[in-house]
Amino acid sequence: MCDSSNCFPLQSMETAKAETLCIFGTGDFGRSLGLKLLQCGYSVVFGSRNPNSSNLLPKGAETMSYAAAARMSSIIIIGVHREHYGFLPGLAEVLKGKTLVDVSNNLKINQYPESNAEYLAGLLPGCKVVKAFNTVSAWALQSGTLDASRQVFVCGDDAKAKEAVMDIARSLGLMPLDQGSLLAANEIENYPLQLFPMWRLPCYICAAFTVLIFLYCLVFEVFYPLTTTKEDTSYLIVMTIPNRVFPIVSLILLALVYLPGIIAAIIQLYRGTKYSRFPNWLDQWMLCRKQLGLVALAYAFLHAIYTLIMSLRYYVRWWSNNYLITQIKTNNTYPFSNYNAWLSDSYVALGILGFFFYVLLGITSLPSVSNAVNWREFRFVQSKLGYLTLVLCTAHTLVYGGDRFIYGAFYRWFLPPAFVLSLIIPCAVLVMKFILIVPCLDQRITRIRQGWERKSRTVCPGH
Ligand SMILES: Cc1cc2nc3c(=O)[nH]c(=O)nc-3n(C[C@H](O)[C@H](O)[C@H](O)COP(=O)(O)OP(=O)(O)OC[C@H]3O[C@@H](n4cnc5c(N)ncnc54)[C@H](O)[C@@H]3O)c2cc1C
Ligand SMILES: NC(=O)C1=CN([C@@H]2O[C@H](COP(=O)(O)OP(=O)(O)OC[C@H]3O[C@@H](n4cnc5c(N)ncnc54)[C@H](OP(=O)(O)O)[C@@H]3O)[C@@H](O)[C@H]2O)C=CC1
Ligand code: HEM
Ligand SMILES: [Fe+3]
Repeated sequence: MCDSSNCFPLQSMETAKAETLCIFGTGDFGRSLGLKLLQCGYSVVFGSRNPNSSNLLPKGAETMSYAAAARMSSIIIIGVHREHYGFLPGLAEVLKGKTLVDVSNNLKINQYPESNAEYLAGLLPGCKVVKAFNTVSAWALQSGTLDASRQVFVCGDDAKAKEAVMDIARSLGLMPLDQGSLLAANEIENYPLQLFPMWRLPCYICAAFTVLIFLYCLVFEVFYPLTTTKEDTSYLIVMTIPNRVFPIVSLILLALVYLPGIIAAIIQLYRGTKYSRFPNWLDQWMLCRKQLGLVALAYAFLHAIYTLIMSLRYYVRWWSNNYLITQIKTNNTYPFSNYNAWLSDSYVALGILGFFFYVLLGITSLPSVSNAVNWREFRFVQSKLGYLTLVLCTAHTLVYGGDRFIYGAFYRWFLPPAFVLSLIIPCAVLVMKFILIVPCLDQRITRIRQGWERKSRTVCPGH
């Protein structure tokens, strides 16, 4: 039973009571919305093909023919599928001048040449059509689990009609977002049909790098010893190789979050203006940086967990005990090396610091946090601290790898150790960023971003 606790009747109960809303269609959505409206203080009248047979309707709602119901309210919510709009033009007279709320969805993206709302406006030109509520599911309305779909995208050509519908959404405890004119209806109708649209590209990129790096490590850590010394190191597949793949992919993705910003700055410098669109691929890349960053953070978390439980592993314990016993047996001890102590503590410390800022980036991308800061603060964290995270994690890997990538002994079949792969893009991004923050270039970019434009080289004749 849904509770009416998350109703926010903006008007006092009396005036809301005075407001009668009409719902066409006594199906799932019509009934759920009707129930919610009643709980939030509206009076509801249903239009139905069979007014007497609809027994599932919420108590307190009246049911009558479509025409009679339409006369009862100035706002009519069309809880009918687009395919069944055919009867509506027959009600043109009684619907004239009224606000029709189109809540319909389609089964697939761009199913029709025009949006359902525009189709409805075409059927009834004398009415004011507003698109709304299509992103809210009947079940969520009934069960009160509105968290996921609290946002209601609204659009329409008549501002007053749109505002009235947004008020209804607010009093239902929903969050109306004005998307502009009825032209936006198509996008609003496509929205519920997409599955994590912004996460697809980042997940594909992450999956591709994960497979590539995994195969690389498999060749380097398992196939190479197996074919050269017949040694079976397949047990490394379970922990050691994942603890190479996760950090390496995380570092590469982190660099790919900041690379588009560099490319964008170079394009703006080259064009001498910010008033020209970035290429589409760069726009797409810039738009999914948040998701790319969060996927990278997830991998960094896995790396931190794998690393923290390293000492529990049989293989690690066997190795350290065996190393000790060998020293005793051969009666030679390896003197404490200050250099190694410095090296290993530094790279772990850099990893921990890098991870700290990484998590901070993740926290600021939570809507509740990002809504609490202004855009300068947000950009400071995301851009400045973001680069600090990249510097720390790159340094962590560089210090961990040390000078191993210089010596051939660490190469196998001419392949460098896997950590070298993770350093290519981050180092390139940091070097380019370092060049771009050189004062003469940085000032130029800042001026371009503030609207300065380099006069075009070709001057039109007569100017
Ligand atoms: C864990 C994690 C979470 C993240 N969460 C988010 C998130 O919630 N939201 C998000 O957006 N990103 C997020 N990111 C991605 C990244 O932190 C941000 O996109 C960050 O702003 C990128 O900074 P930048 O310096 O590369 O580029 P930006 O500061 O975005 O600038 C990119 C380019 O755009 C142009 N530009 C910038 N500002 C202007 C301007 N005012 N006028 C004209 N041109 C301009 C310039 O050419 C600039 O180089 C996240 C990353 C990680 C790792
Ligand atoms: N279900 C959901 O979660 C959501 C649905 N929507 C949209 O709401 C609208 C209604 O969806 P839903 O309630 O699930 O659909 P239902 O099929 O459950 O109900 C549709 C209603 O339309 C009326 N209707 C009028 N003419 C016809 C006709 N020729 N054939 C069939 N029904 C007709 C019927 O009411 P009667 O018999 O009383 O005339 C019927 O109950 C759709 O446009 C849908 O896209 C939007 C968001 C979520
Ligand atoms: C809690 C934080 C962290 C700790 C304690 C930590 C610790 C370690 C350790 C011990 C290793 C060596 C692993 C091995 O010998 O197999 C390592 C490797 C590595 N770490 Fe971290 N790290 C942390 C965070 C990070 C972060 C945030 C990144 C960047 C995304 C990162 C990237 C790497 C990379 C690329 C390697 C090399 C992997 C390889 O080639 O074996 N680490 N880290
Ligand atoms: Fe000119």
